[in-house]
Amino acid sequence: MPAVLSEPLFSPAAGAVSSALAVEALSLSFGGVTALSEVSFAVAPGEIRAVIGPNGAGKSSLLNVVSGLYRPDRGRVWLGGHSFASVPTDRLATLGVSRTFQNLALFKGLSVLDNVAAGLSHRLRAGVFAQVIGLPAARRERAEGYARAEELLAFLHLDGVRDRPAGTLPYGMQKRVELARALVARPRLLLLDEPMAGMTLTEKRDLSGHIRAARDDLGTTIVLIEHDVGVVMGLSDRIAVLDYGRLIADGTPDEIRNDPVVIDAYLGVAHDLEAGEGI
Ligand SMILES: Nc1ncnc2c1ncn2[C@@H]1O[C@H](COP(=O)(O)OP(=O)(O)OP(=O)(O)O)[C@@H](O)[C@H]1O
Repeated sequence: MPAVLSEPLFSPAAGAVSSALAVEALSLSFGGVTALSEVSFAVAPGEIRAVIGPNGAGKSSLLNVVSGLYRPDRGRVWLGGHSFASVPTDRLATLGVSRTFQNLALFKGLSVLDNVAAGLSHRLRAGVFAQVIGLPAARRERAEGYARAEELLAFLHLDGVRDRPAGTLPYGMQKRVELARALVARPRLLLLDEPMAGMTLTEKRDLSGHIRAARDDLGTTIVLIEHDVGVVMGLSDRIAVLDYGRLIADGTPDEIRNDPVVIDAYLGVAHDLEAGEGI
């Protein structure tokens, strides 16, 4: 079981304790390949933070370390004031963290409502047996869960399709159902792995609006990996840029857009980006 330190044994990255998320000197390699090298940055509560970088830069590795799927070789992850050498995946929900994956992971044959309610399954206090035989406490818990799922459906304008099998919806809407499922437990921190991949421009605009609403109306801090720089520039408060596993920049969209190191490593010539604020 990884140690949870309530008081730091060393000087943490600036603001780590009060951050929604901070990573401190994270390093990770696979054999001879360096995926992350001394990566440190902090995400303030209520921020929308993008992590960008070329293919193989270490974005997924970072998300996997933060959500406990990978254990870093060195460094620490700070979540809600607790610091971890290795994040305990089984406690993510308790720590107020939720994540989505790049590939759709819905129960395609189940209704949209059931899919969203499934985002609360870890919270059921009554055991599976009590759920199955329908004891009163289990029934009440289930009803509360479904009421919350309905609220989320209304919030994300999915109430019109609540009874449809999730697999029959257009792709963009399925991604919105995933967002609803990730939000139903009201996480403090939501990690999104390439949420817009494979979407049309209209679908990207829609999902950007819903992500922004989650931050504005539910107060969720959001960290997303995204390849579409236009989406990132329009949606994020701050952007962290990785290249070959190193953090090469961390700033506002304007700062990133004009950073010569970022332009060199990732963005290409500066004027390519000038239209990149649309979404
Ligand atoms: N499980 C793994 N086993 C071996 N090497 C890995 C593993 N995961 C990542 N890597 C390597 O670590 C480096 C960083 O990969 P990572 O997937 O984190 O980058 P990325 O920025 O997410 O790339 P992409 O944009 O293509 O998804 C790459 O060289 C990759 O090949």
